[in-house]
Amino acid sequence: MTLTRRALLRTGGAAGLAAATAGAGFVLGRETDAGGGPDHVVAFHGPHQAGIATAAQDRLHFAALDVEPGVTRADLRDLMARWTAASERLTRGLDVGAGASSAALAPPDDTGEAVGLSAANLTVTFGVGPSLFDDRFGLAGRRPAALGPLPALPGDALDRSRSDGDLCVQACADDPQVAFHAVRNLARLGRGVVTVRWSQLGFGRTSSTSTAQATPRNLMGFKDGTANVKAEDARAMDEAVWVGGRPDEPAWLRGGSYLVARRIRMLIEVWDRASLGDQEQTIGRHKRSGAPLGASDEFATLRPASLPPDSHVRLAHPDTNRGARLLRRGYSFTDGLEALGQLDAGLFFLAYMRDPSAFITLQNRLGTSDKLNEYIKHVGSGLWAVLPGVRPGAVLGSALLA
Ligand SMILES: C=CC1=C(C)c2cc3[nH]c(cc4nc(cc5[nH]c(cc1n2)c(C)c5CCC(=O)O)C(CCC(=O)O)=C4C)c(C)c3C=C
Ligand SMILES: [Fe+2]
Repeated sequence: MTLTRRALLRTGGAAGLAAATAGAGFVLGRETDAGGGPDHVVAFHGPHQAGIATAAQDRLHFAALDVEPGVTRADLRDLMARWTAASERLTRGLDVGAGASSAALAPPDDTGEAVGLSAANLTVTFGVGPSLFDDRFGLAGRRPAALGPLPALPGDALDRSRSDGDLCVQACADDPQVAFHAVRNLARLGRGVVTVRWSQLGFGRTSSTSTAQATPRNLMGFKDGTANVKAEDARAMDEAVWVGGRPDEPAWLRGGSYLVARRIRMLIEVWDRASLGDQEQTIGRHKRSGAPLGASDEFATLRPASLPPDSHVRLAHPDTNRGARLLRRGYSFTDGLEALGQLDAGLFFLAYMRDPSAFITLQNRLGTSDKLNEYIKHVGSGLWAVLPGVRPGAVLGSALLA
């Protein structure tokens, strides 16, 4: 039996916990392989952080955070220790610290809205932004050459209040309240050290990261993620996603990755007036099947030269971009209506890569020539180095912050 929040409730809180764990065969949150198991727990520990190669869940809560004035590198190390311990518990379906009923005369350690919910395959993934390597923490000498602010890119219409951040945390789960709860409690643990700069909720994954997953659809109604880098392709993961041992790759980041986030608004009212033929010519794939234009199987080999020159997949294909590949892990979002009464909805594009130059190469091409630009607007942006994973007992980011 695995003790999730629900099981803990059934067994009657702390007393039940002691009784239950005393019995043979009981474990606190059985850890499973990348896809999560019957108990909906994705392993937190490992050479890479979970939430990259692990199967993409359905919901997202993403936050970018800034470090408060006066904070020291030692304070950051303490925060990472608190975040590591809390994340390890949250991903097993347990409350933070002593829980949601920890003390009658003080605010409880945990905010409580996930009590009774399963771990829901929660993953929490942490990154550090270029601004963390300024003169505040003595980290300038450790900044990887690849971790600068993203250059201005064609088509940028960026809102700076929805861009960048010293740190980021990506929480993904199959229950929106579990993802929300994770970020809320991590931000709470960081009070006095960090503040949330901006955040984004996402519903509905827009890519598959495993061959075992069906390809989902984005808000334009197209299958998205068909040609994604998948976790089963170990060679592609090593070549295109994980930071390795090249001389320009710092040791503290080995086993980590880089994350680009782009809040991309879809001009949905315009898209909805385009004919099916126009929509398919824009993407370069058929809408219903997801197959390349002219084919009927979603996974048929895509021949870029046979597609319209300004179609999205032709321009995004590795053959058009000196082999550049990304692991896409984005989510659909909606935040109601914008000032002019149009839907504020689209794709919260998240992509992991071994080198940010892969995204820069792609977006320079797409931003200049993609027919999809008639229907989208990049309004938020960020780049972070995503820390390597940790062994049990170790603290995330300790090699960087030592
Ligand atoms: C800079 C990288 C990319 C951005 C930004 C981007 C935005 C974006 N994409 C879609 C919809 C689809 N994209 C598809 C494929 C695809 N997209 C990128 C990169 C970016 N997309 C790549 C590398 C690829 C794969 C190309 C290939 O190798 O064939 C597809 C087709 C299905 C699939 O393979 O995933 C769709 C659909 C939207 C709507 C969007 C911005 C809102
Ligand atoms: Fe795309």
